[in-house]
Formats: sequence, structure tokens, C-alpha cells
Amino acid sequence: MSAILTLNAGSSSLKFSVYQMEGDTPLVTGKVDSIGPNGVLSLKTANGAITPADGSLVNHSDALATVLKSLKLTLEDREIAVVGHRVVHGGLNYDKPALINETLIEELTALEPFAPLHQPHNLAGIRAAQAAFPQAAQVACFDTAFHRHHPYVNDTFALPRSYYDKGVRRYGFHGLSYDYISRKLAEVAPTLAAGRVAIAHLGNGASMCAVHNGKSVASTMGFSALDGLPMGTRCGQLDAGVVLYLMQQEGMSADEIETMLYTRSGLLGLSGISNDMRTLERSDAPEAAQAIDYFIFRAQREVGAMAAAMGGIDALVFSGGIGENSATIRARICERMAWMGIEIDHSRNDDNAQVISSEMARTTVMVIPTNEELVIARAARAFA
Ligand SMILES: Nc1ncnc2c1ncn2[C@@H]1O[C@H](COP(=O)(O)OP(=O)(O)O)[C@@H](O)[C@H]1O
Ligand SMILES: CC(=O)OP(=O)(O)O
Ligand SMILES: [Mg+2]
Repeated sequence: MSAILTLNAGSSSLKFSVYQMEGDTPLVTGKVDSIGPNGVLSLKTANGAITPADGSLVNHSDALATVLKSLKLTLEDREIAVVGHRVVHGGLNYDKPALINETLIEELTALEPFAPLHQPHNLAGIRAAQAAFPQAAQVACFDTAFHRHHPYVNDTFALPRSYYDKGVRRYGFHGLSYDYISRKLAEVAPTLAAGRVAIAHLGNGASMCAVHNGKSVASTMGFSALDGLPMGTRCGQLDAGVVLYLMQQEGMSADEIETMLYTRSGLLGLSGISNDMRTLERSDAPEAAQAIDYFIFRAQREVGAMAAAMGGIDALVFSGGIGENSATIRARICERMAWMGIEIDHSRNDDNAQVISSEMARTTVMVIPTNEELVIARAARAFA
């Protein structure tokens, strides 16, 4: 029997699933969490958890090899007809998924410098899947696609016009997640979905999106997946003058600055302890508390910015590893936002309920676990 495999390499995780050619219930789901020395691989079928194959999880390429080995054992006689890949950067040309060929791989490789924590791993996943399942069609599903039709004012930087024409634009990322959440919202709360919704995807990578009547009109992430909110190891919004200072006064090279902004900043940089919100929430160190304070403050600012981009807000939706799991972070972000009609019901929030706002609140606040895999599987199926 034929099946669809999805691969989703995030900055700290590798998520995957196997779907049948019809239906939205996966046969297999799994993920490698916290890729690195403490990486953990979990794998589930409809009948429950299964033991994955042994293998290293210390970096993305080892994690990928271990996942493919485990999947081969799990799949038995199922033939993978199509592999759907999350590809973080699709550049200017893609507002929908595309069949992968050598020309597309070249085009996507040229975008690696703009998403160094993702794009190389996404491309490695494509190569590995081509080798492991040579008969399968390979399909790229882009994080940028959902945002490709932003209004000009949310798509441009105030640089000389020629840079806009060259593609120096505010692309926005996490689009597969926003696509899933918008569709889910249309099922569970169609009136809200037709209105003005700010979605906060808060994981190791974090961004927000303003979705008006199902369409992305603004995002906190820009040209690269570095802009906007502070993240596990990324700085988020930064005055370009700081980059000039680092080059001119501190004598840092472009590579050194890249490493610092992508891998040594954000929650890790501020706390000096960890990129993982769970560790910071457990810590008594004042630096951990300050890193969380900064994360909360920037998240509050950006909810305001997303609302401004839509002329108001009807709903705020939390998602991603932090947004789905940390009641404390959600409550703290919502704390000073009564002026926007945002008010939390603490017992619903503590229960991770779908609606966590109080009855009287003007703005509905929700938690919707994301499912990028399902968006990828549905798209890939069309190419089988
Ligand atoms: N219970 C929790 N409380 C706070 N943060 C959590 C919790 N569970 C997961 N996280 C955070 O979610 C992050 C992973 O989010 P996820 O969206 O899966 O990652 P990625 O951005 O790699 O796709 C972890 O780094 C951790 O900080
Ligand atoms: C775009 C991005 O930051 O993705 P992730 O959150 O999966 O790292
Ligand atoms: Mg992710």
C-alpha cells in the first residue's frame, strides 16, 4: 500500500509523519526534540508508542539518518509514493507547494544564507529522502508561501527601491503553521476566522502573524527568520546600527556576526543558561527571569503591532512548543492587554483549554496545537 511521508526540520526539532493516500489520520507520527546531546526521538503509531532504532541525535544530519532508519523498520511493506518537505525559505517565486527537481534544489540552495538554521537541513532532508525512497515524488512546502501576498507596506523595507525588486523583502515564515491554524479556526470558530486574528507561533523559533479573513497581512519575521520576537537562540528585531557597530568597532566578520545572532542570542544569550523555556522557567537565576521578561515584553508589543496591521483584533491564538504548553507564559503575555479586550480565564488557561479567555472578554484567546505535518501531507498528496 502507498503512503505519504512528511519531514519538517525546525531549528531544534525534526518532526515527521506517515499518512495514507486518503484521510487526515496519520499512520505514524514522531519527532526528535532538542536536537543535540540531549536529543530525544519519539515515535507513535495508531496502536501506541514504538521503540525507535538506535542512533545518534546530536545534530540534524544524525537525527535525520536515525529517523529514516526507524521509519524503514516501522513501514514494513508500505511504499512511500510521495515525500512532502517543509522548506523554510521559498524566496520570491513560490506561493504554493512545488514538485522538486534539480533546478528547484539549486534555487533553494541559493536561499541558504537567509535561513541558515533551517534551509540546509531542509535540503539535506530532500537529498536523504531521494536516496531512501528513489521512486517517490518529492514535494517542497514553503514556510514563506502563506505570506506571499502581503500588502506592499508590510512587504517592503525603506531601502532604495532596487533592493525590493531584487527580493530584499519581508517574507515571513512559519507559514505552514499559520495555514493550519487558520483552517482549524475556520472549522471551530468560523466567525472569528472571518475576522482579525493574531496568531503567536512560539517555539524555539517564534513569530506572530496577522491573519485577516484567512489571509496573512503581516508577520513579525522579515527577510530572514531572525527578525521579530526573541527566540531560543536568535535575537529577534535588532537595530541595523548594531550590526554596523559589530563590524566597524568590534571588528567582527560577517560569519562571526551570523553565528552570534542566530545561535548565541535570544533566550540563550540573555540568560547565559539555556535556549529552552522549560529550563528558564525552572531556574532561580535572575538572568533567566530577565530573559523571560524580555520575551514577554516583546510578545506583548508584537500583539499590538499585529492588531494595528488589521485595524483591531477579534482573536489571539497561541501555538508552537511554548504557546501550546506554557500556561504561565500565555498568562503573562496577556497580563497587560486588557486595553485590547484580552482577559484570561486562569483555570481554562491552566487546563490548556481551546478557549482560554474569560466569558466577558471582548477578544477571544485560544490555544490551537499546530500541525504542519498535516498541511504538508495534504499538499504532497496532490502530487502523488
Ligand atoms: N511545557 C513547556 N513549557 C515551556 N516551554 C516549552 C514546553 N514544552 C516545549 N517548550 C518549548 O518549546 C520549544 C520547542 O518548540 P517547537 O515549536 O517544537 O520547536 P521548533 O521551533 O524547533 O519547531 C522548546 O525549545 C521549549 O523551549
Ligand atoms: C522559521 C522557524 O523559525 O522555524 P522553527 O520554529 O521550526 O525553528
Ligand atoms: Mg517548528
